[in-house]
Amino acid sequence: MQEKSTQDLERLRDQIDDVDQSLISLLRRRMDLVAQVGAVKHKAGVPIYAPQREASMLAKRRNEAQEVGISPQLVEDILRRLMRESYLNEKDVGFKQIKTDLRPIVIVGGHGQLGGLFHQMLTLSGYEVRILDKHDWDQAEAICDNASMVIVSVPISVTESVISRLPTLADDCILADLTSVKSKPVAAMLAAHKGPVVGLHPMFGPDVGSLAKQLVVVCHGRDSDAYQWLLEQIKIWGARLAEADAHQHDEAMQLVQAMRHFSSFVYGYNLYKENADLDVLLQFSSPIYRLELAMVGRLFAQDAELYTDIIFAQEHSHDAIADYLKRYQEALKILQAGDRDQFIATFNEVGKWFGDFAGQFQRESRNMLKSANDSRQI
Ligand SMILES: NC(=O)c1ccc[n+]([C@@H]2O[C@H](COP(=O)([O-])OP(=O)(O)OC[C@H]3O[C@@H](n4cnc5c(N)ncnc54)[C@H](O)[C@@H]3O)[C@@H](O)[C@H]2O)c1
Ligand SMILES: O=C(O)C(=O)C[C@]1(C(=O)O)C=C[C@@H](O)C=C1
Repeated sequence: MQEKSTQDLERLRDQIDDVDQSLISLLRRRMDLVAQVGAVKHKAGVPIYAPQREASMLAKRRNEAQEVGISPQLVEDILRRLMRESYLNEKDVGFKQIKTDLRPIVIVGGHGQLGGLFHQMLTLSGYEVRILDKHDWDQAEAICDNASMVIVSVPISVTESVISRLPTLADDCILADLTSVKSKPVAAMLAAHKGPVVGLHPMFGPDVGSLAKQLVVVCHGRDSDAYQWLLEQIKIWGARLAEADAHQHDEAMQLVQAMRHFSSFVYGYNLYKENADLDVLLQFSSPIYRLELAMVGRLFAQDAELYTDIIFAQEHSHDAIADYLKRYQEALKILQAGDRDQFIATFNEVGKWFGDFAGQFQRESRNMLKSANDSRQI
């Protein structure tokens, strides 16, 4: 490069550095304001996640961006990322305690991943939490003594036996669980305890950082008035609640979880059997393939027992998976027959069935793919 061009470039880069530094100062200012919002919300018991405020703020900022020739999507992306940071920071000041006159809460399996997260959230909300983990059964009576709520968060395979092993709880004690399947645990809780019972399925892992926008499925067991405060508390943490009948939940989970994880498992198993060179695959991968590898690879970074239990716990999951295999074979047959027209006809039929969702999913995935590409190092 000519010397003049080098100097011009350096001068411009210095100015960009100045702008970026100003952005950092502005971000610091924004975060300080958000921390103050967090403190006000904590006092007032307002949920961390404010969807209406977000929608109106985003709409205004998008318009303002357009007026000065900046892509509205760019501004929306930046603001959404900043708001994600806000949820994390607002969490640190704690949460309003919805029920102030509560006796201690016991988390069975509280040293585990999800039990640990609920321990943290309940403690941040001012509750007294005790843990009953696998080596504490000789003190179970004392730990559960006077408890106002017992939350079971143990591996799926031992959940029912753990519930049946619990000491007799006070009639007004709430018995809840966080298990990924719901029919059997809810039935076991109803059989083991006379008082209020609720099944919860947090649809997220322990690494979410914040519960803002996360989903918790609620399966009512008995005496829902008694645990209404708990649902309110979860909403204060920012999560959304979806009510479902336990059987309906388990049926939906066959497709949402059991089959999803099983497919990822087979995908990874196949890569292993083919002895695929992951470095090479990554080198040649488009963002969508990288994302797919990330989704599959992340399964194998997690607990084998949890995912095995999720797949095995669904009584009818093998039927759903067998149906899937049948469809795979049907599609393979079309491919083996070289029947291009039939393949296209099936493709269009499925596309028509997806309807407007296809477009919606395309838009959503576009952003994910762009960020997958942004985080590429090479
Ligand atoms: N981890 C997730 O992503 C996730 C998401 C949604 C729901 N869940 C559900 O949460 C529950 C716990 O999962 P996790 O991932 O936290 O598991 P985990 O293995 O991290 O924790 C389980 C805890 O239970 C304890 N435990 C085991 N046997 C026990 C016994 N007999 N008595 C008392 N404690 C016992 C373990 O010592 C451990 O502390 C499961 O039912 C799972 O389906 C997990
Ligand atoms: O305005 C609020 O209520 C905030 O908590 C701040 C903020 C933000 O970062 O702008 C964060 C989270 C909310 O969902 C909406 C907005």
